[in-house]
Amino acid sequence: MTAPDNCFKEAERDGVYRAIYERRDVRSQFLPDPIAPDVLARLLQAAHHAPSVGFMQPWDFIVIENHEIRASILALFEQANQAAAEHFEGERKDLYRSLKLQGIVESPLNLCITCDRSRGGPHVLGRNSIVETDLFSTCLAVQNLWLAARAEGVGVGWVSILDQTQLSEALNLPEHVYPVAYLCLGYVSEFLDQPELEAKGWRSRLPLSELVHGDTWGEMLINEPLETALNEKPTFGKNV
Ligand SMILES: Cc1cc2c(cc1C)N(C[C@H](O)[C@H](O)[C@H](O)COP(=O)(O)O)c1[nH]c(=O)[nH]c(=O)c1N2
Repeated sequence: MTAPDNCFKEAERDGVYRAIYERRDVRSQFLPDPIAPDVLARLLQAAHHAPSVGFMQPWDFIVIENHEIRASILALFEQANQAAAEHFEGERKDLYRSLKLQGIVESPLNLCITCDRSRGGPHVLGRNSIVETDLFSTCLAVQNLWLAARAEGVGVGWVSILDQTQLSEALNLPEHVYPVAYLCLGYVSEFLDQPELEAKGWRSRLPLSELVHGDTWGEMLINEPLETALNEKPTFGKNV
């Protein structure tokens, strides 16, 4: 089948897939160089153009440059991370402890993307049955920013090893505002070829063909051409 007229040109398509495959969660490779305001504005615009339930646009963006606030968030991380390590034992615990899981003070900028759960009033189109759709929408804003950042050569790291109540207090969030993503942003020495957790032996990418089901959960896919295609490596980016 030929591609429709409204599809992207090949180089443009490659660019989209390249951003997807070469986006990385960054924590160890941050450089201190500041992100220029026009670049940061483009990233925030990309986030603001994410889809959202009922066009709710529930996000706000807290740009955190203040060193004292960042030091206090790092202290929250250290506390939560120590507790998290206790869930593992033996070699797994040692490996967990050796992982670097944040770049809060090394990165030049932190950004908290929040979800205002009251935005748009009590009846947001599309949100009456599944109330979490506001949170899902905010996650899409995060991903838009993450992909745009990769295209700009800016690394992003998501830090979720934080107590949500303490984080909300540290950032002065009102009751109805949920801190969805605490992110570290900055230029990087390199983007790794594969997820850092994979490189460090924590966990590998699962085979996609095992995750695609036919008709209902757990059923084999009976579409053989699709199954064959799923087993092929992606043909854009670094294929990892
Ligand atoms: C919701 C959520 C929360 C977190 C993450 C991601 C997401 C989506 N990730 C990053 C995560 O470890 C990473 O995405 C995977 O390991 C895959 O690697 P790449 O993102 O492909 O490089 C992450 N990484 C980290 O070092 N500390 C963290 O607290 C978190 N938290």
